[in-house]
Amino acid sequence: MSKQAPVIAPSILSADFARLGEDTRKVLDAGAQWVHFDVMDNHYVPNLTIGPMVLKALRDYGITEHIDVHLMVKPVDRIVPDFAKAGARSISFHPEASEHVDRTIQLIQGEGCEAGLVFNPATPLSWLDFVMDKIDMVLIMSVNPGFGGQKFIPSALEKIRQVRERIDASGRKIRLEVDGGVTPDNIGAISAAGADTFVAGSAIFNAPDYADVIRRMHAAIDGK
Ligand SMILES: O=C(CO)[C@@H](O)[C@H](O)COP(=O)(O)O
Ligand SMILES: [Fe+2]
Repeated sequence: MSKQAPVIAPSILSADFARLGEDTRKVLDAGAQWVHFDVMDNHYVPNLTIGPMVLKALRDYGITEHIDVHLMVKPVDRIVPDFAKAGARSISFHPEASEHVDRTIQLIQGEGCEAGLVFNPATPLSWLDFVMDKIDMVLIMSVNPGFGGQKFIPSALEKIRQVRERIDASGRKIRLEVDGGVTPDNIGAISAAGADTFVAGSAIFNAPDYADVIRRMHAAIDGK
């Protein structure tokens, strides 16, 4: 199974929180496919962000596109149903933050969402060994989780290549998402390494013209 159709998922961690609905609409209208929703708990990671009520508010505002929830919380399981009910389409979690990884995957899928497993820069890919037949997405962190605006860690490229091989060998339809320090300058190399789903926060929301930066990202993904 080869790569899925490319998706750009702006991380709304870098959006204008005072006008979140409006800014989210704007970035989708500018050509983004998904919304990446970073949930931080000041426990698993040293920052505190947004929860299911904010996701529901975006749905109520009229955002109907795919909302991709990235849980940086510990414990994981008790908050999963709340995000599903609020309108999440995919929910990814860090295996170190779950007591029972297989059970958490089943919980997410049982709630009607796609399940993703997230790998910090130093987390080994062996967590994939017995769940390749179940997961819908692998998310490779190219920064340490907790903050937007950090620099891409180059060793992530080799990790992406290894995950691409494992996905292709599985024969299953599994997305390979990359998160952290993604810019129009490095997204071509990230795509060439095997990623098909690209999270970008500061590179998009700090740009004066969202459509222009998303267009340049898609061109670089296509090797132009
Ligand atoms: O999950 C995280 C950080 O923990 C990310 O989703 C960041 O929010 C991406 O922001 P940039 O690195 O693109 O600014
Ligand atoms: Fe994220």
